[in-house]
Amino acid sequence: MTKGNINVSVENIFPLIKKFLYSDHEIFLRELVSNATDATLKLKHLTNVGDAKVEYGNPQIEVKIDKEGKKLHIIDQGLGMTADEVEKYINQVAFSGAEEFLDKYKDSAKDSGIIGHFGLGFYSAFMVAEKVEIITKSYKDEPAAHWTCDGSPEFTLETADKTDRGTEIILHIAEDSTEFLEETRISELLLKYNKFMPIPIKFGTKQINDPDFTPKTTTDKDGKETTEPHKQITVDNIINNPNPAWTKQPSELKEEDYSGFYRELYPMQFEEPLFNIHLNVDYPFNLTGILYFPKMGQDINIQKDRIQLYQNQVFVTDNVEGIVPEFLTMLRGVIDSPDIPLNVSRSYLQADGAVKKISSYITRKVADKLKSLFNNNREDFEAKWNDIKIVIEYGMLSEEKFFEKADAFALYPTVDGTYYTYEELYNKIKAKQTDKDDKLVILYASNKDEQHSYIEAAKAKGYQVLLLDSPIVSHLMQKLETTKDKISFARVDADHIDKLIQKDDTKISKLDDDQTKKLDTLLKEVIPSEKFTVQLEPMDSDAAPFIITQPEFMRRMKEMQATGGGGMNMFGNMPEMYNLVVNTNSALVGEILGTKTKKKQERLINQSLDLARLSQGLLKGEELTNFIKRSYEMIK
Ligand SMILES: Nc1ncnc2c1ncn2[C@@H]1O[C@H](COP(=O)(O)OP(=O)(O)OP(=O)(O)O)[C@@H](O)[C@H]1O
Repeated sequence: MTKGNINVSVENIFPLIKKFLYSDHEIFLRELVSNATDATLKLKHLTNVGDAKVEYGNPQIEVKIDKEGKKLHIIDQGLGMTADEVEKYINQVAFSGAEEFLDKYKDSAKDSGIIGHFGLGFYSAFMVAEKVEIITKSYKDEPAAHWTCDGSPEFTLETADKTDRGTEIILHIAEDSTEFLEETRISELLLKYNKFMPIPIKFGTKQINDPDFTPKTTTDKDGKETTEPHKQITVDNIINNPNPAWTKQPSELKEEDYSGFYRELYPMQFEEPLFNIHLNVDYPFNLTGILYFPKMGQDINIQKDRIQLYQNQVFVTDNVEGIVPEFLTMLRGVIDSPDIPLNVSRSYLQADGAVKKISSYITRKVADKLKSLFNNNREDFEAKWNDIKIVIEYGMLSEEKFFEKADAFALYPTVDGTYYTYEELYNKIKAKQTDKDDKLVILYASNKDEQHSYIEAAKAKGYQVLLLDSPIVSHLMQKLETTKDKISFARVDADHIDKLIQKDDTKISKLDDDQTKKLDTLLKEVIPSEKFTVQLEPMDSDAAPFIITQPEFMRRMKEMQATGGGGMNMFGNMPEMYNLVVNTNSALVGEILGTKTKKKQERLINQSLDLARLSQGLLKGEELTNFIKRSYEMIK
């Protein structure tokens, strides 16, 4: 037996590391199962190239709890280690690695939350164990070795009588870590970190119906049929899928494989994804993965099931911020890359060249996929538009490259359900909706019901009205106005229709100057100036007599501020401002002027104002009650 001191400069770094890694104790299992996987894959490689003259077979990794003995075993059938290798890899490599890690991350690691992403390897076993044993037999013709260490730098190394190839790690679980002797806890961890690792992992056994057994059905003398119970057999409980969909070639997979994998990733998610994007690149970096577009609707805050990041099929994190462009963090799925540095802080990650390339590759792939979906099945793409538009609009706002590409597939639906690309829209409305200053005015509504009368007024002029209702669309309009030439967006209720798209032909008012003045004074007496700015306009005689509008600029700034727009805080606190447009050519306005008694005039004005408010959805509560009462009085 050999006794010795592990060569570390710090007298006892175990308690230290325990303290630093407090919140991430659970990663020890991922690390040990990863080592077992590596050892198995290394053996596979050696047998493949003919360097190991042994049978590779169908190796498994087993995780076993010995509750009574307070031990946790991780057993593999990999390449194993000779005593010399234990000396070298465990005493020197593993420990110096741990020491280096500590040195580097002592101060920053705890705050930046990166520890979970960075393995400490074998050493992490001491976060939960007071004593660790390794019993290992190399594939080489040498005796097995038994290494023991109790968490101090001292260890013992002796020969063991293990005859089958591979390594068994035995953790003597510490008093404060007995949670790791619970089956449910271990099972939870295996599913979290090792669900897609490439070597089958056995954790206990389970009962299943024997596939070779066909239950017999017998009929008794009364003709009653009875079927014997299915025969049960005990099989290994394999907790992982060693060949997840993303590791396969897209050509090997069918649509149902993709949706099956989605289910595997998110067992609690019952809604089907809208479509998927298979990522597969090996130059200039390695990256595989499958991204799914979930049904998004209007909700930009759903973040339960997130994209999972793997490194060679080992789960690392579901916080992919910095690796995936922000607008795509709303998607689901997996990304697997050995090239993403995990042992660095997030801010560093964003500046890293490889990561930047990965991020722009993903953006490009997503844009290409969207374009091909649009080209191949436009009808289907239109049907899904409402559920994906937030991601696309967000992408257009945040990634310049995506903005350029999105021109080919971003859609602008009308209130009647026709979907245009920008170019199609432009060609469709150019002739009619260009104003006297040669500016193209794109009209839109944000709510078909609330803005119904305004939409109708615009349609009556032969204009197209878009339905733009996503929460960030105001930002997008702002961006489009600055990138496209001579265009502006205006919501249908931002002014009366002749003002929204001003043409050269000036309308003649039916009222002369005197009458106009009289009307103005009269209206200002009755209409509260703090709520409405009165605006007299000669319009079509059959257009509404009173119309309430809300100027585009102010409203849009407020909306942008509400959905997060830097530097526009001043608009958020502004009171709502409305204009009251009075159509001087309408018959009703003529009647108001011609009415003899002041009282009746006021009644007509108030009633008309309330009707205008009603059509903007502004008449509520007591005012609405009074309006209804008054209206009944009138028709009595
Ligand atoms: N189950 C095992 N079978 C064979 N060798 C092992 C096993 N576990 C660990 N080793 C050896 O010990 C070495 C050190 O392991 P450790 O986990 O500390 O570091 P690592 O796996 O090299 O790197 P990482 O920090 O990424 O885990 C490994 O490189 C390997 O050679």
